[in-house]
Amino acid sequence: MMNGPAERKEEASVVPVNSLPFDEYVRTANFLREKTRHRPKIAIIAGSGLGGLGNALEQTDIFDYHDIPNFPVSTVVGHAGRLAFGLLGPTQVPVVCMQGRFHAYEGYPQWKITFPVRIFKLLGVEILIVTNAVGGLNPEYHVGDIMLIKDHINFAGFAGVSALCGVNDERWGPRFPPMNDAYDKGLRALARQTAPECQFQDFFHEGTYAMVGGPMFETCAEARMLRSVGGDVVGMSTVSEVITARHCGMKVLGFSLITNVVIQDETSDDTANHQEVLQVGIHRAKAMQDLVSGVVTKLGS
Ligand SMILES: O=P(O)(O)O[C@@H]1C[C@H](O)[C@@H](CO)O1
Ligand SMILES: Nc1nc2[nH]cnc2c(=O)[nH]1
Repeated sequence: MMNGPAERKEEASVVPVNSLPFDEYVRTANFLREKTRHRPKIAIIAGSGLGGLGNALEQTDIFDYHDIPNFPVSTVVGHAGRLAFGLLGPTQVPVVCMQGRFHAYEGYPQWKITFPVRIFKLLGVEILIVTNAVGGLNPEYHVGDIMLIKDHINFAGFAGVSALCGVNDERWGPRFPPMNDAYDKGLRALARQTAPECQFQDFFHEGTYAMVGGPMFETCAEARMLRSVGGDVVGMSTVSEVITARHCGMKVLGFSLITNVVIQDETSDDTANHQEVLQVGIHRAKAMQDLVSGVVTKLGS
């Protein structure tokens, strides 16, 4: 029998692992709305070494994550831990930019990692642009290249780790959201159009982001496996943010900066390291900034 008293009791005893109460999200959003003059429809999450995007904004209102109620704080080098509201590009489009994101390997539960995305939703954001640093798996990708994210493989999700686990609050979105259209076709077309305008055609790709938990980089066998199942790049973030954004009806665009080539051969003497990731980020920060700014300008006009 469906929904008898025993089943209902079990349902009611499920502990939601995906939330603070809705009202706490509202409290955080109200705090920010009262303190910034900007009303952005576009949010940007800047990945490792890519937070410079936030510094390119004008007329900024900046919040340290420590000072925002309920916000997690950044613990990773290369993630400044600031939320910047301001105007981007020649046409001064209002945006909000996270200079630093949260990762599962920092010890944060999924709902905390994705907390800011729901705050953006409450603030009226309609488009989320995610950027990240990744290791290249596709042999045609080189250090410094940029990949437009076409799709992702959510290895954590396969293991039942998702920001959407727990009781579903329909005010955010449906219990079973589709993900076949996670990365918006129209926005990707706009990005493909923008890349050559920024003279990026020679180091611009479109491919699939494989998400693993980190913080350790891949073994050679893991790297070969990720490549063989269709991963073009591998990273430790982003996917939960994208799923949360899609769940609550935002469109998503994503860019990956290839900061290292993932070693797939045990005879290699090279190793991956975070310093290299940050260095390439600094080197290519301007390119990523121009690309994001170019897309945002088109969206704002
Ligand atoms: O926040 P992102 O995904 O850009 O950071 C990447 C993945 C790890 O956090 C770190 C490894 O160097 O860079
Ligand atoms: N998992 C993973 N994440 C990265 N972020 C930047 N480089 C890498 C990498 O090689 N592997």
